[in-house]
Amino acid sequence: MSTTTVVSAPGKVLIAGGYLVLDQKYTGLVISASSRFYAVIQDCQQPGQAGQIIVRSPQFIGAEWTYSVTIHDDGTVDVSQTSESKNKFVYYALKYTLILASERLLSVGSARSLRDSLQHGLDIAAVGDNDFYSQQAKLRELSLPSTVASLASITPFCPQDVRLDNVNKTGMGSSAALITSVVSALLLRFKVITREEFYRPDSDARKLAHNTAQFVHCFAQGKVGSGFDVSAAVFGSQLYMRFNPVLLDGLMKGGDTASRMLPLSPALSPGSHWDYRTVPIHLPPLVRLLLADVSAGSDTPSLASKVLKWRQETADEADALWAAIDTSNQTLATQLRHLFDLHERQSDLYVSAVKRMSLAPSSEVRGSALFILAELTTGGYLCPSGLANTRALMRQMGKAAGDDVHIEPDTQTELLDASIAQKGVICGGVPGAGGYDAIWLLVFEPNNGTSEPLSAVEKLWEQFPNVSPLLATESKDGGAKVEDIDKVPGLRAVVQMRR
Ligand SMILES: Nc1ncnc2c1ncn2[C@@H]1O[C@H](COP(=O)(O)OP(=O)(O)O)[C@@H](O)[C@H]1O
Ligand SMILES: C[C@@](O)(CCOP(=O)(O)OP(=O)(O)O)CC(=O)O
Repeated sequence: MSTTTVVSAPGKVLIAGGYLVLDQKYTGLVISASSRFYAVIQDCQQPGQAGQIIVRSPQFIGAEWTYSVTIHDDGTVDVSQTSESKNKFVYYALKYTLILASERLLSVGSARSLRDSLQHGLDIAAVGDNDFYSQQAKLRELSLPSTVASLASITPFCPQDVRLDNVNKTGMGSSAALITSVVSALLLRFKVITREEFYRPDSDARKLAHNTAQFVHCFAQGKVGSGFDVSAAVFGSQLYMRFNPVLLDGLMKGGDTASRMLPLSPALSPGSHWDYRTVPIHLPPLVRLLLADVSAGSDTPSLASKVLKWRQETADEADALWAAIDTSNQTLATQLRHLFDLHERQSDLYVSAVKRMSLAPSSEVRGSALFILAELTTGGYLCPSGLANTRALMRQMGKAAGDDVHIEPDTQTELLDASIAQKGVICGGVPGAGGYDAIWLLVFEPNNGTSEPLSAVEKLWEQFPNVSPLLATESKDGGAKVEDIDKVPGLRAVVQMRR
């Protein structure tokens, strides 16, 4: 029986540093979510499939794409899409990982191994945890209340009765997690990297997967973004400083024609030209990340180009505002670290303080309890009021950038203020670029999933139409990882599903 290669990669929430993270001077604070994307690679079951790759997303209607791979004697590789239906993200992930693999394997004298890996053809299933797509319609269909418990009870990798193009995404970064899982699984399958190397967070193998996924993601999107989503999918929660976008110029410029494309290996191999920085970070113990899917039904237009235009036109004003936002963002990161350290040093004290705080009315949380906790740490206290400050500054930036730049729209302000006023809620905001699609909160969770703050927030959100929690918490397992298909509930079943 042939082996199955499975790699998962987490979704993300940028809780601080939206827009600023596009500039190498600033960092973004990104939390990886427990919700993951899975790439499952097996040999094709039918005979006569040599050189064929089929990619399927069984959660969706009509989501199947086929490719034909030709490996020439000189090691060059052609990948052509043979299905009528196209998926750029999948196509470029396959194509550029195959080209890179061929270059790498050729250079170490094992050119045959790529052909060998494709001798039966490959079947790749790409599936995302339910959180990547809004489950509000599903919950209504099952007459279930909008709670974390309901979400935990529905079928994993729940089939969606729509085509992929029409699905309601939740903003967790499906394309970055998809590309990261597919690229990493292929590199492992083709033996360009080993499981042991990939396991290590700082290995060249993991960095190669990261660099390749960054390039593929940029190429598929047709632009070089900050890359925080791919970095979080590969390395887990972190403070992220972007790479210099110039380093991808050569590869981006060539367009999708093999003859104009530079060799990939020198550009994508780890080295000092990849000047991104990642500093791992974790939410403190007993602090839960809680996300809302705000399915307002409107597409959030891209705000980034407007914000960047404003920044260019009003350099001094913008610089001052960005510096203030950054100070506030760094303070949040420092506070999280202090609380983490406090737990390490004085865990009994920490646990009892969190218990008290999770029951305290929020004004008290803001006014005293957190203060006491933070007094015990060295860096003073700023978490909730600091975040309120960040929110105000981000709103100010939106207003300055234009009447239609709704980074924290009024409806979201109302939802956030009401949420943060609940017992035990520490702070919150609109993730990433802002807009109408989601909010994040940090709440105390003294008893692992059964805490009062969570149910209070769930009750509150019931009063807001189209607002429901997501299941995700922070990823306990860091970034991308190799999985056993039978240890992930529902994974084998969804992979075997044909629709
Ligand atoms: N399950 C899936 N299977 C295959 N491709 C997917 C899947 N989910 C998402 N994608 C790809 O990712 C694209 C969505 O990317 P994007 O609009 O950047 O959203 P996001 O913010 O979730 O990353 C889709 O158009 C599709 O090409
Ligand atoms: C503006 C940004 O800094 C943040 C965008 O964050 P989102 O979380 O909204 O990202 P998408 O998944 O691409 O929609 C752009 C960037 O960093 O690339």
